[in-house]
Formats: sequence, C-alpha cells, structure tokens
Amino acid sequence: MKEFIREQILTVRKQSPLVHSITNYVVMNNTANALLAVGASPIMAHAHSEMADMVKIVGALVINIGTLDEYWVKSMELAIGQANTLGKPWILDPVGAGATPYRDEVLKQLLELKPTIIRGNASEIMALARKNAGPTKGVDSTEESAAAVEAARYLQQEFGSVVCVSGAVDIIVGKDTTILLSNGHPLMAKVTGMGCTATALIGAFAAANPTDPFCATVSAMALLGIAGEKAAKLSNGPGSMQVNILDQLYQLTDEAVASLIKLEETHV
Ligand SMILES: Nc1ncnc2c1ncn2[C@@H]1O[C@H](COP(=O)(O)OP(=O)(O)OP(=O)(O)O)[C@@H](O)[C@H]1O
Ligand SMILES: Cc1ncsc1CCO
Ligand SMILES: [Mg+2]
Repeated sequence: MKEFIREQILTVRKQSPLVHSITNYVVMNNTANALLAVGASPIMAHAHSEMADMVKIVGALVINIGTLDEYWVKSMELAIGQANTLGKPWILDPVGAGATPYRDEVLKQLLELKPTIIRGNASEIMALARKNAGPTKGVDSTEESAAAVEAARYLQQEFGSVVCVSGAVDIIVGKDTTILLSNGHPLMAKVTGMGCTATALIGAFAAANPTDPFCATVSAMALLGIAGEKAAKLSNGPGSMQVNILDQLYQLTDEAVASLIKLEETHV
C-alpha cells in the first residue's frame, strides 16, 4: 500500500488530472488551491447548459452539497448522469447530512445514482445510513466511531461505494478491506472546509486512478493528514494553518509520506 501511495502522488503530479467540482461557496477558492497544490487542475462549474460537456473533458466529478439549492441540485443530477454514462468516478460529500429534511431528501436521490466514493465526517455518514436503513439504524451504538464504521459498511454494501469516515482517525471502508489512518492534527478541524478539501483531493486521486477508488481514497487521505501534521508544527492558529497546509501539499515528497504514514489494515 505504501508503494502504491507513493506512486499515486507522483501520478497526480505528472498527469495533472482535471477535476470538476460542484461545491459550496464557502470552500470554492480553498479547494481549488488545494487541487493545484497537489498537482491537479480544478474547474468549478454548475450551469445546466454545460454540465454534459464539462464532464466529458474531466477525470473526476466532486459533488458537495454544502450550500445546495434547487438549481444546483439539478446541475448535480445532470453532471452525475453524464459521469455514470461515461464511467467516470464521482465523489459525494454529504455536507450537513441529517441537518434538514431537504438535505436528506436530496442525498437520498444522489445516493441512488451510486457514488464511486463517499467522504463525510462520522455524524454525516451515520445520518446518511439512517436515512436509507430505516429509523433504527445506528441508534443502538453509543460509541460514535464504531457506529460510523457500521454505517459506512452499510453504505458500502448498499451502494457499492468506497466510504471514508474522516476525523481524528480516517476510516476507509472498501468491499473487503478497511484501512485506518491516524495521521492529521486537531487544528485541521479549525479550518473551514478541511473535509471538503479531503473530498476534492480524493477526486484528483480517483481521476488519476479510476480503476481503484479504494486505494485512491487512502492515498488522498494519507497525503492530507500528513500535510496537516507538518503544517500544524509551523502554524500559530487556524489562519496560518490554512495557508501552511497548501504549502505542505505542494512540498511533501512521496518518500516523506511513505515514512510518516500511520496505517492499519483489516480484512473483513
Ligand atoms: N482531531 C483530529 N485529529 C487529526 N486529524 C483530524 C482531526 N479532525 C479532523 N482531522 C482531519 O481533518 C480532515 C477533515 O476532516 P473532518 O472530519 O474534520 O471533515 P469535516 O467535518 O467534513 O470538515 P468540513 O465540514 O469543515 O469540511 C481529515 O483529513 C481529518 O483526518
Ligand atoms: C460552513 C459551511 N456551510 C455550508 S458548507 C460549509 C463549509 C464546510 O463544510
Ligand atoms: Mg464536511
């Protein structure tokens, strides 16, 4: 896996895949910069009239519902339809799942389009699974991360997606392998849209490696976690952290990532 991650980091830098994001107003600028920092190329677009053509020219599509509205949801459906037709990977970031009935209704529709990869925090992944598994799903567990793993497994089996639960430990659930990554730093959660950045980077790695979305997700999360750790050492607070992460994503070598990664693999 370590060798694979190294190779993926170099492939993204070499290929510079184009990543189409329909994302939220809060993070547009920062996720575009993060994509550039890892060597990928960002395009943010949501006009209905260009969705089908845009998806034709990109390597992956990122769908983030952070500041959704009715027009954008239609954009998402058009873009996802084209990605599915062309067999291109698309990644769902279910920002705020469970917060409002509208968000949950939209997420239910998007899930039916079978995301290649889903990345959310524990409560978002739990809310997504609850919505689709009936009212009791996840309620029995009192331990949040354990409950999120169960929810992630359910989503993986039901929709065939790779599911990443981010947090202090990032958990990536595939068909028969689960990987735990313990890199990262608490200061990452004090920068808005760090999770959205994670999802955008997964988009870049999935574009560079469309046949193995599981390993692409692990590679992207490892790179971001290690960049966050290194950036935190150089930062005085969230402001400098936001900038320093971009610099670390740009500067980190594949060797450094392989030597600093804290990875645990289990087969289920
Ligand atoms: N306590 C922590 N320790 C280490 N890393 C963390 C911690 N909290 C978050 N991270 C890292 O920050 C990144 C973003 O994950 P997080 O779970 O905070 O996303 P999120 O809640 O969706 O964020 P947002 O909604 O602001 O985009 C991940 O790479 C994760 O590993
Ligand atoms: C703060 C916020 N509100 C909608 S999206 C977003 C960015 C973090 O997900
Ligand atoms: Mg989020």
